[in-house]
Amino acid sequence: MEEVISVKDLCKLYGTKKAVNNLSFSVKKGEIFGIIGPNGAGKTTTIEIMEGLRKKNSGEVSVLGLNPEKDGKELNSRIGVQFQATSIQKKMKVKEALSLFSAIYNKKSSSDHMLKLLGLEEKMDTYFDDLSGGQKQQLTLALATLHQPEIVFLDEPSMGLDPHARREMWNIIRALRDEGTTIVVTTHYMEEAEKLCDRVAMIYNGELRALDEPARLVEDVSAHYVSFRSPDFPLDQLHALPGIIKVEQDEEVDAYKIYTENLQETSYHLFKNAQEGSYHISDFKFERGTLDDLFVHYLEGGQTA
Ligand SMILES: Nc1ncnc2c1ncn2[C@@H]1O[C@H](COP(=O)(O)OP(=O)(O)OP(=O)(O)O)[C@@H](O)[C@H]1O
Repeated sequence: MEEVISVKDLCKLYGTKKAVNNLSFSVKKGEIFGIIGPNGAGKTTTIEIMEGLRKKNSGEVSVLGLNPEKDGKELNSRIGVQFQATSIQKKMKVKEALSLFSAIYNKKSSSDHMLKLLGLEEKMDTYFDDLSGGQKQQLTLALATLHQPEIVFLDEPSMGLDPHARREMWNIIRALRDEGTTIVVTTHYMEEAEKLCDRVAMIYNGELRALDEPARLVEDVSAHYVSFRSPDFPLDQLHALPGIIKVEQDEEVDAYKIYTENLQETSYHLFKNAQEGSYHISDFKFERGTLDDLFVHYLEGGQTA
């Protein structure tokens, strides 16, 4: 698939602090590419360098074949950047914001389709301040995409939204992707990365820790486990089960999570031991790992991609 963004050995220093450290990745045309990581990982710095809003110290960044530091004018007409809702005046009506941004982009508004998609048509005369949190985010997304950009950059697009509004936002972003737009999105919600993104780059301390499709990342660390409750299963026997990687215990509720290389074999021996020792097991479940588990795994392990 065609590559629309290439980042190679990117470094950014603030004073002596390395906010981005030798970061390399590429983004393919038409994908939703997530940049994930905890607070302070370097997500915003990275996205702002790609947008041409911040200067790098070293490395190479190419966006649509352009250099964001030198080709800002052409780049701005081909990319969309979602501004923070706080940058819009409270007493500006939806239609005024739309016509202002249309004028900035020098395009007769091609917004009808987008407004329909966003359900903002009935809100044209509403003041920005009177929109709900979800509608405000939707409007900033509409403003970022008025000029039908080839790539849209979204920095924490569902920050502060309730689960319903967040899902609506995901649907809109997916619809944009399905129309051929490439989306680069930062998030620290692992669920968002897992459900929304086609591929994710996980960064920590400015360094790349993992890069792949979310499902493959989760597969790779074999972050699979079984959970159950037992008031009397001996802990030393749990640790001795074949294939066991890690045992987590919540003593207050007699709950266990056991991580294993082989779910089936470990579970077989768990039940066999329970039968032989007359131990009691309830609420047994096979669980699939999530990006949250992966996150902890990488941060604890400190592996690099
Ligand atoms: N203008 C600045 N001057 C000095 N340090 C900065 C500046 N901007 C960011 N930093 C620092 O650089 C590091 C990376 O910040 P950045 O905002 O890129 O991270 P982030 O992953 O987007 O974090 P968050 O999720 O909290 O927004 C942090 O340690 C931050 O404190």
